[in-house]
Amino acid sequence: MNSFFSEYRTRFLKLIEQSELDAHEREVPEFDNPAMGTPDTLVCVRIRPMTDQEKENEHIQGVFEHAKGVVHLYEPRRRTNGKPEVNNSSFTLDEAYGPNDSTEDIYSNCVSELVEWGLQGGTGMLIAYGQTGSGKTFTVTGLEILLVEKMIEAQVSGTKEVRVCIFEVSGSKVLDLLNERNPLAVREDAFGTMQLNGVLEYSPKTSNEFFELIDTAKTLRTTASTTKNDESSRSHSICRMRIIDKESATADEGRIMLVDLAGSEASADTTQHSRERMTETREINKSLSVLKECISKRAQWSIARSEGKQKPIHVPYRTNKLTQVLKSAFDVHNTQTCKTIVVACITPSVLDVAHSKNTLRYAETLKVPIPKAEAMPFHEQIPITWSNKDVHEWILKNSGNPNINPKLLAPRDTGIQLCRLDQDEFIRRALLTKGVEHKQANLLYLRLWSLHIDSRALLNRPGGSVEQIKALQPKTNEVRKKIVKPGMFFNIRAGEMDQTVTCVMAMGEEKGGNGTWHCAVVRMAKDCKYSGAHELYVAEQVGVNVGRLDDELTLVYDSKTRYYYME
Ligand SMILES: Nc1ncnc2c1ncn2[C@@H]1O[C@H](COP(=O)(O)OP(=O)(O)OP(=O)(O)O)[C@@H](O)[C@H]1O
Repeated sequence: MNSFFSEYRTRFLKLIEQSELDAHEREVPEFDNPAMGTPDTLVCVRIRPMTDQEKENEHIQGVFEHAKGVVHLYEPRRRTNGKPEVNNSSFTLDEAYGPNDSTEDIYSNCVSELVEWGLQGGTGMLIAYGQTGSGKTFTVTGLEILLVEKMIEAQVSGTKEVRVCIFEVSGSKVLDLLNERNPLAVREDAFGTMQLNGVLEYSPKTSNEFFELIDTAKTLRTTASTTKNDESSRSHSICRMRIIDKESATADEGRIMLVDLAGSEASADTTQHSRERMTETREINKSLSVLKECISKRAQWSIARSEGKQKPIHVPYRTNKLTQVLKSAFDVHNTQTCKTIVVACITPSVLDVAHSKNTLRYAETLKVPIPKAEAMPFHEQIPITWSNKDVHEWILKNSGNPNINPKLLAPRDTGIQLCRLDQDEFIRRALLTKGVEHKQANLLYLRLWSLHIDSRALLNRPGGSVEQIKALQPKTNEVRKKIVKPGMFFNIRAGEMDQTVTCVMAMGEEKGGNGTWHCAVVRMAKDCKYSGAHELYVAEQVGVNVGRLDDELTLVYDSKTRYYYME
């Protein structure tokens, strides 16, 4: 094609100019972008400017960005009669950046959000994908510099601490780029989080300290020559920042991951290289394909879920190191919300259009909604399903005498957060309650842990699925709905109402069938000479969901004293 292109260069230039003019005329100024509407995933395309070498070789521009994330591509072709023609195609992503758009434009339009997201305890991920030499490293490094400035600013003025590690995934190896390419083991912890065992994390205090880390990592990254780019990166590089709230051990840890994927070379580009190099390319393409498969499985799962189906879908993230370390972005069991930005990098040259189309096709498949994980339904045997209120109730029931004050042990902690506390911190907090001894505090810690371990066995996997937990519910709300009848008395869960309320009497179900019952409260009779006497406050009614009504009680009305008594 190169000699054919050179022969008809001027003709191709004219054909493309004319097609672009027509495209602009056809363009409707305001139209709905079909790619919009998935706030958790944003897929952009960036077309880099021509390099000096491309200009020297008189390449012509065959890729153009249009409004609303549209990209037009023109591919030179030879007709059967030997004449030149261009094949038009277009793709629509969320945003399209052209050769004149700067990295600052991309940062301010979309990436700056990731900083806020990370600072508030979410997970933000930026992925640069594309053919070798398409500008991935240029884009990620530029965004990294802008992002770092903001991070350091937030760290200096607030209570946050940023911990950074940079590593590369090269075939089946994960190597620490801040520690002489030390090999790292990837392990899944009890919560299903992928941990990098042995990784060195730094807490840079200034932007310059941060940039030094980025430079160190850059020089250590595996590079080897390719036909496309002399400085080509042959590994996936990941910069992970953990944002920790120094004042609250229990606040969710924020995470930002910047992923510079290895070039997606086609086999044609590798024909001049060694067997080792070809194997490396195959490995890279395999990992990119598993990444795509994981994301597409996640999409299938999300579609099935939105349709109310509970089809089990296997996301094959374990098959590859890259997908293992990026698991949180497409894991259907992730309880933390995640925002993902994908920048598909392409070159402007008409001779690379076939590659660019592959990149854009790949980008389109990544454009899937990543819904927030459904809240886990409460189960008393599964600590990771407990709300802060449930945690308090469990502490009161299980901490012995004197009761450990739940507000001191778990001020805002959910069950997951309580399980995450290490033993020393758990005991330190428990000992804040006067009269509590080390042995008692330790016993409660062990009790929580044995429950947590048993619940993992119950669920057959670290986090379990919402469906699995629902299936384990001893009494579903549907069953309860049948049990509850007006006039029945029920215990209510501790912490649900003020402590003077002994129990409630079901009065009637709210309209709409959402399982909420109007209940009148029952209290011990005040200043009353009859022991065990209770009063029913019919005028004081509360809405209680059937799931929150505990065991049924029998209260008998005594017409002589005009009080209720428990049987
Ligand atoms: N937006 C841009 N503006 C100016 N120059 C750019 C831009 N994007 C890329 N370049 C230049 O293009 C060349 C290739 O870019 P880069 O090394 O980032 O590609 P890459 O996709 O990371 O390649 P590889 O996969 O081989 O690592 C570099 O010389 C880079 O400086």
